[in-house]
Amino acid sequence: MTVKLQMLGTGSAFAKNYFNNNALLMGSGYTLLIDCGITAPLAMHELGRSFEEVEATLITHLHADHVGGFEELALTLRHTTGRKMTLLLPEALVDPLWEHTLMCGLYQKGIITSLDDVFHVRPLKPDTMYTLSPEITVRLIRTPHIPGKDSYSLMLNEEVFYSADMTFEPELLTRLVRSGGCRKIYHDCQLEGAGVVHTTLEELKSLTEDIRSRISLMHYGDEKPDYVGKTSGMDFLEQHVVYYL
Ligand SMILES: Nc1ccn([C@@H]2O[C@@H]3COP(=O)(O)O[C@H]3[C@H]2O)c(=O)n1
Ligand SMILES: [Zn+2]
Ligand SMILES: [Zn+2]
Repeated sequence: MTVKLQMLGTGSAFAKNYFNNNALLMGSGYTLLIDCGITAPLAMHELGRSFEEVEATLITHLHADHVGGFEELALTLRHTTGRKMTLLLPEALVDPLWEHTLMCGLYQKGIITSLDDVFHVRPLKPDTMYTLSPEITVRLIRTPHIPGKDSYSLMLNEEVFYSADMTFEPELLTRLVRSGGCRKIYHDCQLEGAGVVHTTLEELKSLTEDIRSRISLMHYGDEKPDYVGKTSGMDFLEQHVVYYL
């Protein structure tokens, strides 16, 4: 079976017409949820999907549009089947996820006192390939987003680059394509204004055609319809559509 990608959402953090930029990666008998933002529970509901169908979740970084749905995910599973979700995350984010993001909402004295009480935690090292299922491998690549904030893009099956939120890294993208065997790039994209913490459309348009032709844009704002046909050949990833990886 070919691996498929379905975006729960393709929106930027504050988009209102699109759900948060989270994805389902589906192989035979294995579904991975990539990031679980504030809107992920509602997006799953609208797709008629349940977190019960997800084997594992993977976190790129600790912003609410990427991790804000984990409290609901954990408590929903706890109060239904009692199953602990497998949580794959960069090792550097394990303590901050609990201490800065989830402890406040999940803590129950003597019952839930650590991440391990609600998840099967599997810390991942960057630059290391992990086999998640017979059809899916993942490798974390640390990429810049906000100073002092760890953020990790993904190399899927060693041929598809899935960006976390990141600032422009033309050398990385060029290297991945020309010598890293990368045939597809899913990239976050800020359509308007200065990039600062994201890569802008103008920056991506400055890449050479051999790189641009592999790029699909995601994590965009509500102004996206105004930019269709104005992206120098890069297409927009659409939420809820199923793509072959
Ligand atoms: N220094 C910062 C930090 C954050 N932000 C905005 O907050 C959002 C958090 O989620 P995101 O998807 O990383 O996008 C960030 C910026 O919109 C920003 O614009 N500048
Ligand atoms: Zn984001
Ligand atoms: Zn972010």
